[in-house]
Amino acid sequence: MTNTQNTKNILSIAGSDPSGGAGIQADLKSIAATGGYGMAAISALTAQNTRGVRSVHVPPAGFLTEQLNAVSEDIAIDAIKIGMLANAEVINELGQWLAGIRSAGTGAPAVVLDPVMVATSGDRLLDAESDAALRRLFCHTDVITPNIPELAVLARAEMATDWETAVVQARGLAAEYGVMVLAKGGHLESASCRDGLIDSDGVILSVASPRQYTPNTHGTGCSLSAALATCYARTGDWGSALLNAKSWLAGAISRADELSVGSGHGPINHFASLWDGVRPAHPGDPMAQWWQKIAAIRTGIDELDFIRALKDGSLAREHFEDYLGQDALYLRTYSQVMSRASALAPDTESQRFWAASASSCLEEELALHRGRLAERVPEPSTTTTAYLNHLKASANNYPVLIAAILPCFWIYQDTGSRLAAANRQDHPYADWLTSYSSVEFDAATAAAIDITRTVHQGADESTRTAMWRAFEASSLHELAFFDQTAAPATSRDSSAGEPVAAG
Ligand SMILES: Nc1ncnc2c1ncn2[C@@H]1O[C@H](COP(=O)(O)OP(=O)(O)OP(=O)(O)O)[C@@H](O)[C@H]1O
Ligand SMILES: Cc1ncc(COP(=O)(O)O)c(N)n1
Repeated sequence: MTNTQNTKNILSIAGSDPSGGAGIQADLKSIAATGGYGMAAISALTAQNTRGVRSVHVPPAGFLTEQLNAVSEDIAIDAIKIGMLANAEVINELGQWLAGIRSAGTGAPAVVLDPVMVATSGDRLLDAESDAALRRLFCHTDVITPNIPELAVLARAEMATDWETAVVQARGLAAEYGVMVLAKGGHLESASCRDGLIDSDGVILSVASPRQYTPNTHGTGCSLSAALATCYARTGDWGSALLNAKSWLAGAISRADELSVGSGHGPINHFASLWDGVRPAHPGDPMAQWWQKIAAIRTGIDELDFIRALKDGSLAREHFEDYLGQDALYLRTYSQVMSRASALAPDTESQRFWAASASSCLEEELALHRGRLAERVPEPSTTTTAYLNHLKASANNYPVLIAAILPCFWIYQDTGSRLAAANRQDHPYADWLTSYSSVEFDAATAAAIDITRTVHQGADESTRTAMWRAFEASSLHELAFFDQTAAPATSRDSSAGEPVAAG
């Protein structure tokens, strides 16, 4: 059966975690969060919570096949994610079903296998005698996603303590079984968490995100593999799928502590970015109200030809460079007004935040622009000048100044998260899209909102009104700024962007 629609149907074959953080529950959330329609066939039931697994019940293996047949005889499956399998009988039953469905050739679903052996809590989820059966399943899969301990078991080696060793083990495994291996660095002791897609020739693509220091990482492996299957079904490219899945996962882990689920290893925040758009952080939160009041401006930005063309990669290179030139000019003054905010800030924390933001704005952003623009910085347009004049006019009043500064953070972060979701390995502006969707930028935006909220709370009514006006005016300037570059669709210049996070 073939799916002729644009929406993709993703089947999770995994165990149930009633606390909702791992297993099919995590898979369904991850599939939905990354844009797929989720289905689930349950291989085992666990009684577990964030503190550990109490017991496991495995229904008769034949009943898994009944579930799988019921789904596949009615619904076109675009990709499959496999998680906990409990024992060899279940694995063998699944192997037979997979062999049948994969023999269909064209239109056969892609398969991502997360070889779940031991839970974060240390409890076994696959019995010790099932090793050989699990290995026999590899020939029915496209990608396997072992963590560092699982990789060592499968590679029959000592546990890797560095990334290079993990790559060697993954490469050996890929050669032995003719599959791609997604090696995951979550269990290494490095400051960043690197994951790499590896085949028998070596690393196809690797991507890193900053390590989050949180106990709430229950189900990260389940979530990543389900997101990878979904993103592959949507893009048809494993490299793009990894970039998109990892970018989404990094955001979900960075926002895990906003949930309050259990006292052990809590879940990640699968829908954090969706919830930002649909509900205020606190009912009556003035920042959420401001955000709501500029909804039409935000929609206007999303619908601009420039944004659409930037998103799908059809933006002409000269128009992209026009935009970068104006942006470089803008950022130079934007950095100055943030330094001014630092000078006016009433407390050390805010002073530090604005100074650090001014500095990284100058260093990182201008370096990116100058590298691409090769020092060709143009004259400011009237649109850019108008925006900068508005910022400078606010520079004597701290509350009004930070309200004027905020939209550049917030709108860029929000727009950037959607642009990043459309990113793919061969996107001509891939590195640009990636740079505006980082965990660090998300955190800086959240901090800028928090500072502005606190100042707003302590302000009198007329200052609050002036703050809102400054925020709204900057939001309109943002719209005009994005709209100033003409953006008719052209042929794609795929040499324009460097690959993201390769190697
Ligand atoms: N503390 C962290 N901060 C950021 N990313 C992390 C962190 N821990 C894990 N990751 C990421 O989460 C994904 C899962 O990695 P990990 O190596 O932990 O797999 P796992 O052990 O199978 O996961 P699980 O915790 O579900 O068992 C990878 O993309 C990894 O880079
Ligand atoms: C049903 C089920 N599947 C997978 C895991 C692994 O997830 P984690 O390693 O995060 O505990 C789990 N705990 N439960």
